[in-house]
Amino acid sequence: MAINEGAEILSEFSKTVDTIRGRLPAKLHTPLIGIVCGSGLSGLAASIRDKVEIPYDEIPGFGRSTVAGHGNALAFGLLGRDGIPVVAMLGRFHPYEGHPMSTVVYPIRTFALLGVKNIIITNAAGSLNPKIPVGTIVTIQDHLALPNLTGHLNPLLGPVLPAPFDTRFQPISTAYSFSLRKIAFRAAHELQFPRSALTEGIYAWVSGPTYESPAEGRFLRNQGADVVGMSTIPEVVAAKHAGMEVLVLSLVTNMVVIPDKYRSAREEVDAEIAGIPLPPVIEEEVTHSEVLEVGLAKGDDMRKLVEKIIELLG
Ligand SMILES: O=P(O)(O)O[C@H]1O[C@H](CO)[C@@H](O)[C@H]1O
Ligand code: HPA
Repeated sequence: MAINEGAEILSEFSKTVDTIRGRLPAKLHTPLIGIVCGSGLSGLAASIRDKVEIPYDEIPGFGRSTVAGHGNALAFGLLGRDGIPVVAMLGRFHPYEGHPMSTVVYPIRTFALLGVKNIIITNAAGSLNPKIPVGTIVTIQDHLALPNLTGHLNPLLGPVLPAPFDTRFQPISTAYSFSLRKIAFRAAHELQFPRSALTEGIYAWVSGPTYESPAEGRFLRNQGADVVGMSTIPEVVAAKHAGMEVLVLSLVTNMVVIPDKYRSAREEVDAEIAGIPLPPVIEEEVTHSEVLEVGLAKGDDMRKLVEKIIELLG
């Protein structure tokens, strides 16, 4: 590995930043807040004013999202009463699409170099906790990242990047900003959301693109996770490494752990032989369309929450 590889990577980013700023009026050159829209949640950017959208394929270094419910542009503009400059990713890159980790986190590093200080990362997630139903928004307080621990998908693998990026051995014990998490709950209170609409919990990151088997869901639940998804954590790690304050909001779109979900083939055959009538069993499978439908139905709550958080931050 060349000794100056990190510096070379940084010079690629300066092309990206120059291209972006070349497309924006001066008042949008330095967004203070970054937003990442999860599956079905690109409506979060709906109330951005004086909006300028830049397609990903016109930005050097950016990939292209191939997932339904993800747009392919950055939206810059002003949000909230005080007109705070923001930038939103209308869709994200997931490792399961085949993107290298450097591409997955490229927009996050670009945000940092543009001046973003606070980032609000959203996603759609499955619930592992029977007490957290579909439609709940979860403020993430910590994570369980099996792909990071096994060493294959940590976004910090590779050369050390020069400043403003942090060291190689990045602590992430404080990655989920406590003050931003408090602001999220204050915002929900001001919006008069019912108490159950926003809760807190732990996100388990899996690589996907398969959804979890029931046993995998129970495994993650037994390890203390509340929701599960296939994104977000690489972005959190890269954002923390770039010095940003991070808030993650997960929208629960489906239940993964459903108690008593297992059918026993042996018991059913025994019952049939004994002539005991059995109740009909409906076997359920989660689909991405269902995930997107919940995003559509509840996306407006998420949008209001994000806007109120930004207002309180300003
Ligand atoms: O995390 P986001 O991008 O919101 O999307 C979630 O929805 C998809 C599965 O339906 C997966 O990509 C999962 O991570
Ligand atoms: N598992 C993983 N990712 C997801 C899910 C799920 O059940 N729902 C939405 N994203």
